[in-house]
Amino acid sequence: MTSPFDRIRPAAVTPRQVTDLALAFGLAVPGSDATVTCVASDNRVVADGDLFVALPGTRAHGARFAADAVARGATAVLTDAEGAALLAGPAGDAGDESRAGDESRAAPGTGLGVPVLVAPDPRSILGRVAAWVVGNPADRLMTFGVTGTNGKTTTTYQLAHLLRALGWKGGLVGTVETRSGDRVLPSRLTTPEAADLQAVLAAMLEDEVRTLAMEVSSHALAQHRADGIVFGVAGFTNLSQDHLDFHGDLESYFATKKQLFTPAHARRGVVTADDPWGVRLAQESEVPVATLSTTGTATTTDAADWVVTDVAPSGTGSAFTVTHRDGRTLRTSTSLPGAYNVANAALALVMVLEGGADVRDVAEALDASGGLAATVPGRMEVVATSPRVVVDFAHNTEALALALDALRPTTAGRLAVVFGATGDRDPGKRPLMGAAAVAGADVVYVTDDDPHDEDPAAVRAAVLDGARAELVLGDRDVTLHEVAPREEAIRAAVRDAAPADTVLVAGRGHETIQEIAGVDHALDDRVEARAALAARGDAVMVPAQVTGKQHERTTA
Ligand SMILES: CC(=O)N[C@H]1[C@@H](OP(=O)(O)OP(=O)(O)OC[C@H]2O[C@@H](n3ccc(=O)[nH]c3=O)[C@H](O)[C@@H]2O)O[C@H](CO)[C@@H](O)[C@@H]1O[C@H](C)C(=O)N[C@@H](C)C(=O)N[C@H](CCC(=O)O)C(=O)O
Ligand SMILES: Nc1ncnc2c1ncn2[C@@H]1O[C@H](COP(=O)(O)OP(=O)(O)OP(=O)(O)O)[C@@H](O)[C@H]1O
Repeated sequence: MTSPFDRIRPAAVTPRQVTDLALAFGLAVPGSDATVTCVASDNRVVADGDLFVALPGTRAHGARFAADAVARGATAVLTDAEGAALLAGPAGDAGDESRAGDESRAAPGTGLGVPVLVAPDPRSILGRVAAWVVGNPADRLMTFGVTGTNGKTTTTYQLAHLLRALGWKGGLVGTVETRSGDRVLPSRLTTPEAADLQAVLAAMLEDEVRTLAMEVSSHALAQHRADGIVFGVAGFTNLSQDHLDFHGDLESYFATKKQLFTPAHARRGVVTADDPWGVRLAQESEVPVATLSTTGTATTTDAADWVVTDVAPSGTGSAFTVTHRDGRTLRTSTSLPGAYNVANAALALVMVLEGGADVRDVAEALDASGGLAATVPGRMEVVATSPRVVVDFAHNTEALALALDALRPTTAGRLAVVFGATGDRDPGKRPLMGAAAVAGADVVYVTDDDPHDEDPAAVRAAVLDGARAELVLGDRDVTLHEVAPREEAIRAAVRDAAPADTVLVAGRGHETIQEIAGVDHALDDRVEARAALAARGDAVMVPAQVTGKQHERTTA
């Protein structure tokens, strides 16, 4: 059983002098012979020899936890003026602003018993500091970073699959899990905090990992979490409205994503130019980029460096051809359904080719490994083939519509969907999701997602409003059910499905915790679906994937 504060860290790192660290980053030298071997920005993960970086936050200042960090073995602290003032106050937490004073000087004696470095904005140097302490591990890895609104996780798994097929031991960092060779840890964030990230990269070198496939979220770019890595190849999937609570507007969201395509973050890039944001990113990128067109849109296809053509059904997914304007070409397939999964697979493929891999080697590796055949936890994850039951992370209107579209061509019988909307977030999307479900499925089960602090019945009612409106407008024969709790809805959908039907359980993907009124409940759609399938007695199931986040079924 893992705890949220477990982390993958290097076993042996050469100690670095705190004095050298101060000199390297232009900070006041503390007059101490202390050394550090790794960095932590949360006291709960501190181990012996760590530099504890005390950051200001929205809920607390990290300096409040410095004493505990030292008790756990931290040998130095880096903080800002506010943190230094907190440390200099009575009992180490007085917060006397007047003592923060000159930011370029080391903090006065704090009673912590370890040197305290002070920087004006420690978050902005944390990535580079953490990298420096553990020996800049990213410089010794072949690194691929993926950003975009949708498709980061899937593309990253396809990258990892292809790199492994090429014979390179790989590491992976993203929403679902972090992998260093055989070590796997469930993720809390899509892109970890800089200190945790650099610790993982250093561990990867110890595990003889050669390549890194990593998701880079917009939050991470805004908060400098990926500083200290210059990706060999950065990739862009797409951009649509999301996270505006954090970024303010779409333009700022785009500007943040664009930072990945600057020399501080990447040497070169591959940009999927299927949407106008991709076209613009290719024009405004500060590093050389190759463009990729996957949808055959005339405006982008003519101008793109790489083009996807000849998409055809293949098994559960699609076969497709990728061709460069210089004539290099390769035909392969992805086992994941839907046009957007061709885009994700093609991006992964082109990133590896732009990273310098030979097209013949890649073709050979793909032939030997069944194409871009990564299975991605909770992304179009097939739990059973008869009836077909698929668990997907689609949790907004666009993704839900695309997921249903993707499954329709390979569904011989009826297509059912089980989904809900999240409480406390974006109420505007609830009726839209209801309408998208009725427009795309034949049987719709409206249920709960994460209600958070809202009344789940009220959230379902808003979804049902949109679903009923679409029922009236549309001319298809759709059956609409409201079933709660979610486990019961999954049970009903699986029980009522005919062998040729498909049941899409959408919205929670790999997640294993459902939050209701501040209480976490164990809930894994895959585990619930398996139990319901077993109860039927006639289902053809697919063996469970082992992922770090799965748990035993605890609900009735
Ligand atoms: C907006 C945002 O990103 N906030 C992150 C930020 O929180 P914060 O500034 O409020 O920090 P805080 O809780 O006040 O704590 C301040 C400092 O004290 C430390 N601390 C705090 C408590 C304690 O007991 N001990 C301790 O040392 C914290 O580690 C932190 O360094 O720093 C925290 C510590 O690392 C993060 O957990 C937190 O992520 C929150 C939970 C979050 O939900 N982030 C999401 C929005 C996010 O980053 N998402 C993207 C993916 C988006 C996508 O879907 O594409 C991601 O990369 O995951
Ligand atoms: N290229 C794409 N375009 C549009 N939708 C996509 C694309 N790839 C995946 N999706 C949809 O988005 C959902 C999330 O996919 P994935 O986890 O790969 O993206 P992500 O960028 O990592 O998202 P998140 O940050 O929310 O984890 C999938 O379950 C699927 O429904």
